[in-house]
Amino acid sequence: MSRYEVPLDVVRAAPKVHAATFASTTDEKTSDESTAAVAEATWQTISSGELVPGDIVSASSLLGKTLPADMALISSATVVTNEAMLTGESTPSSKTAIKPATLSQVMEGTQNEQELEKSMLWGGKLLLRAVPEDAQDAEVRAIVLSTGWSSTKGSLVKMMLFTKPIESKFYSDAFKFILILTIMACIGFIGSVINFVKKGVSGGEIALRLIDLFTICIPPALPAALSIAHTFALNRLKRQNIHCIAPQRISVAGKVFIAVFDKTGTLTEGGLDVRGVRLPSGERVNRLGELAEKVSDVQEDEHDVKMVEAMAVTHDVTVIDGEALGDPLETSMLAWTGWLMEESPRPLEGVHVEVGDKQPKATCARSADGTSSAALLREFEFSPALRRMSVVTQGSSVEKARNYVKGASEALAPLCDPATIPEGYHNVLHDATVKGIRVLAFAYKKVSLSYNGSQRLSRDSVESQLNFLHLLFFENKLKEMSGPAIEELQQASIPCKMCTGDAVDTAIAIARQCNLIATGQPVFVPRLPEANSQERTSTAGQASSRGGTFVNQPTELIWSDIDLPLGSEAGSETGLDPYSLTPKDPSLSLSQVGLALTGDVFTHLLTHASQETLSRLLVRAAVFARFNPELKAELIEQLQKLGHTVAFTGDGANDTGALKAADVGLSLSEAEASVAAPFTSGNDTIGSLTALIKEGRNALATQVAMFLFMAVYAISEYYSVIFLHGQATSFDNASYLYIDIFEVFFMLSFFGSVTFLIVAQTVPYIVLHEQSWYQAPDVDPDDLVLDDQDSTVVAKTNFFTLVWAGLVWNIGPPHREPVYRNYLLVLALVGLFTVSLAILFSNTDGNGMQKLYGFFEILYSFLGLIFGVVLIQTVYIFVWELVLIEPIAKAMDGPMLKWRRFKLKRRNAKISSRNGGGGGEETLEVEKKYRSVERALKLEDAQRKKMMQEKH
Ligand SMILES: Nc1ncnc2c1ncn2[C@@H]1O[C@H](COP(=O)(O)OP(=O)(O)OP(=O)(O)O)[C@@H](O)[C@H]1O
Repeated sequence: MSRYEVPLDVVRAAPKVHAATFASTTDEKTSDESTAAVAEATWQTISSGELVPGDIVSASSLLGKTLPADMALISSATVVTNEAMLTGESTPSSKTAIKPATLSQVMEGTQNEQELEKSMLWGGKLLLRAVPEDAQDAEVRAIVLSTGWSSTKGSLVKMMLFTKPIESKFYSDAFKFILILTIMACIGFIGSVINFVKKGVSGGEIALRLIDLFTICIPPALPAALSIAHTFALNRLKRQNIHCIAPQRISVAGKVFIAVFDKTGTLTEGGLDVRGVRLPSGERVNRLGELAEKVSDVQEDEHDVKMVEAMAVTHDVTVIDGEALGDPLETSMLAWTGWLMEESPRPLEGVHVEVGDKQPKATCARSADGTSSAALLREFEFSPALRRMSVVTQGSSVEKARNYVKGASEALAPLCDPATIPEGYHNVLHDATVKGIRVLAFAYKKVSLSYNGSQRLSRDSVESQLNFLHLLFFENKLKEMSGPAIEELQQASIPCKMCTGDAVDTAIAIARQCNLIATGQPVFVPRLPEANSQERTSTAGQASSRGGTFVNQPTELIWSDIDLPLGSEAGSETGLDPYSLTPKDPSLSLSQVGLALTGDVFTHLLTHASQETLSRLLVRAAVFARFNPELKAELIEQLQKLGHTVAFTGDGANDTGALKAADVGLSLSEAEASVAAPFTSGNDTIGSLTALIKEGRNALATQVAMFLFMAVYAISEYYSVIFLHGQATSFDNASYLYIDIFEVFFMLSFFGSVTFLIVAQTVPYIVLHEQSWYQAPDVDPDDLVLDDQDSTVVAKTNFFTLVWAGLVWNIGPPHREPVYRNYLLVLALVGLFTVSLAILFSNTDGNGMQKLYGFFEILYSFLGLIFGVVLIQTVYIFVWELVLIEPIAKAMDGPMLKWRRFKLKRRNAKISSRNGGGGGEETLEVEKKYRSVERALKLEDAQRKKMMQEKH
C-alpha cells in the first residue's frame, strides 16, 4: 500500500498508554485520571512514519518542525502554529486543549469543526511554540488523529497528484474531434482493406498497415502535447513566485471573466497603523472627544486607563523571542498601548487573581512602567461571523475582573447599554469610514468571579449588557500595485469586484482609491426595510440611521447615495428604482452609478428576490461589504451560476471558502502551497492575478495550437497514407520516423490548418498521375514499403507542409510571445526548412538521402512544382489567419448567439415537459435573465470604455 510519509523523529508515549481510553471519557474526573496516566507514561523516540491515530506524542519534541500528522492538543499549554498552508494566513494561531467530550465526538465522527479547530495541530503546519501551562508538566501532549494520506498535508499532496477533473469546453471539443478522427480511420480502414485485397496484399502486411492508420488518426502524443503548455506555464509562474497545486486550472485562469478581491491584506496592506482613539470626552457619555493620536495624549483617569487596558488585553498576540506575532491589526494595537505581553511567574506576581484549584493561564499584559497589569483568564476568539472577540481579565488597577469586547462598530453597538453610546456616534463613524479608515469599537463590563468561574462563562454572557468604551481608528493603506493591476484587468475587459468583511463605507472608499469605482461616480447602497432587519446577518445601526421610508415588502430595497450626509436623504426622491435599478434622478443614467451590496441585503435577496433582480445586482455591483466567510463563498457560486469563470484573490482564514469555490483561487500567502487554493502567490500583491491570467491565456492558446498542430499532423499523414494505400504502397519507415519524431516532438507548439493542407497534399499527387513519365508502383504483396514515385512525391510534400504550418500558427500575440522571440523555435524551423529543402532537391538516384528514405528520382521541374504549392499554401494560411478569420468570426457571432438561445429554449422546453409542463414561464425567466445580464454587461463595457477614453 502506498503511503504518504514525512520522515521525522517523534517522541511517543509507550503504546500501552494508547489514548483511546482518554478519548472515550467525558466526565472531568475520569479524564483527569487518564491525563495522569498519560503523564506518567514512558516516552520513546520513533519515526513519524510509524505514527498511527490514537498515539500520544510530545508536541514539545516537534518544536520548530513541521508537524507530521494531524493532532489534537490534550494538555493545557500555550501552543502556537503557523497556518499559512491551511488558510493562506501566515499569522500564528494559538491553540487550547481539546475537551474529552470533543475528542470522543471526533472518534464518532460527530465533532463540531469550529470547536475542534481551536485544539488542532494540523499536519504540515510549523510548530512555533509549545509551553506547558502547568510548570510541573515536562511535555506538551497531543493525540494523533490522522496520518499519511488522511492528514491535512496528505490531502494537499493528494490534491496535487489527483486534481479534480475540470469541465472544459476545450477538452470536450477535443474528444469530439478525436471521435471524428476515429470515424475517418474506420472509413480509411475499410477502403484500404478492399484495395489491398483486390491487389492481393498478404494478411500480415494488411494488419501492419492498418495499425499504422489508426495510430496516425489518433495521435498517441496528443495528451503529452496538451500537458506541455501547463508544464511551461508552471515553470514560468514559479519564477514569478506563484505556485500551483492543480496545473489543469492554469488554462481555466485564461478564461477568467470576473475577478473578485478580498480587501484587507489583499487590496490594502495587511499591516494597519493605529491613527488614534476617540473616547467619550469631558462630561463623559454625551460626546466623543477629539482624536488622541498617542497613548500619552490620553488622560489618566479611570475611564481612559480602562481604554488602554482594553487594547492591551483584547487580542490574540503571542510573543515569541521578543517578537509579537499575530493579526497585524492586533500587533499594531498592542504596540500603540506600549504594554508588554509576558509569561506570568507563578503565583502571578502583583496581579490580583482569585486562584481556585487550578492555575490561571500563564499570560499577562503589563504596562511599560510596570504600574498596571492584567491577567488573561479567558478568551473568546475573533469570529468573522460575529465580527468581535472578547476576553475576561483581572487587573491590578481594580480588584474586580472585567470583560472586554472588541469588534466591528455596528456589531458592538447593539450589545451596549444605549445610554453609554455617545451622541453623534454614527456621524463620527460615517465620517471616518467614508475616508477609508477602519474602525473598531470597544466595550466592557465589570464582573466578579474566580478563575474557575471565568472558565464556565458562556460567550453570550460575556458579550452582553456592555458599556461602550471607545473607538479605535486604523489607517488602511492601499497597496501600491492594486490600482495598476485593476486597471490592467479592466483594460482586458475583466470586471473587478471587492468582497470584504469590512464596513460598506470603508470598502467603497478603498474601491474608489483603486479605481474599482470611478472617482466622482455616485454609489448607491440598498438596505432592507426595518421589517426585514431581523434577517440581517449584521445589525446595521449605521444603515438604519440613514432615514428613508421603511416598507414591509420583502424585496423592496431602499437605496441610499453613500455620499449624502447621514439623515439628509429624502428617501423616495433619491436612489434607484427597486425594479429597473435606474436612478430616480433623471440626470443620471444606470451606467453612471456604482452599486454596493451588504451581506444582509445579499442574504435577503438570495431567498426573496427573483433570479433576474439578483443577477442584475451581482453583475452591476462592484463592492460587496460585511460579507462573512460563508457569504463570500456564496457570492462566488452565484456569479458562477450566471455562467462566468470567476477568480477570487484573498489572504486570510475568512477567504478559505471563496478561494475553494472559485474557478481560480489565488491565495496571497507565505506558504509555498496552501490547501485553501489551487494557486498561492508569495508576492503579496494582486499583480499576481494578472500574471496568472496572462499565463493562463498563453497556456490555453498554446494548447489550442498544439491540438490543431496534432490534428493537422494526423490529417496530413492520413491523406498521404490513404493516397499511397490506393496504389498499394506506403511510406518508407524512415519517412514515418521523420514525421513522428522531428515534426511532432520538436514542433509541438505549432499550429496547423486542415483545409489548405488537404489541397496542398492533393495537388502534387494528382499532377504526378497526369505526367507522361509516371510509373505506377509494382505491388509486392508482402512489403508495401517500395521505392516508387507516389511515396516520394507524397512524403516530400508532407515534410514541407508541417514546417510552414508551424511557422504561420506560431506568430504569437495576443497571448503568446512573438515568434521571433522564441529562439529555439526559430532555430528548429530554420533547421527543419533546410532539411526539408535538402530532402526535396536531393534527387540523384543512389545518393545517401535518396537511399535512406527510399526515394525515386523525379524531374526537377516537378520538385519545383511541389515547392510552389507549399509556398502558395503558406500564403493562403497567412491570409486566412491574419486577415480573414476575424471578420468571418464576427459575422458568425449573431447566428451563433441565436443558435445558443435556440438550444437553451429547447433544453428548457425538454426539462419542463419532463417535469410536467409549466416550462414556458421558466424558459422566459431564463431568457430574461440572459438578456438582462447581457445588457448589463454591455452597458458596463461601454461605460468602462468611455471612462478609459476620457482618461486618455
Ligand atoms: N481581531 C479582531 N477583533 C475584533 N474585531 C475584528 C478583528 N478583526 C476584524 N474585526 C472586525 O470584524 C470585521 C470583519 O472582519 P473580517 O476579518 O471578516 O474582514 P476584514 O478583515 O474587515 O476584511 P477582509 O474580508 O477584506 O479581509 C472587521 O471589519 C472588523 O470590524
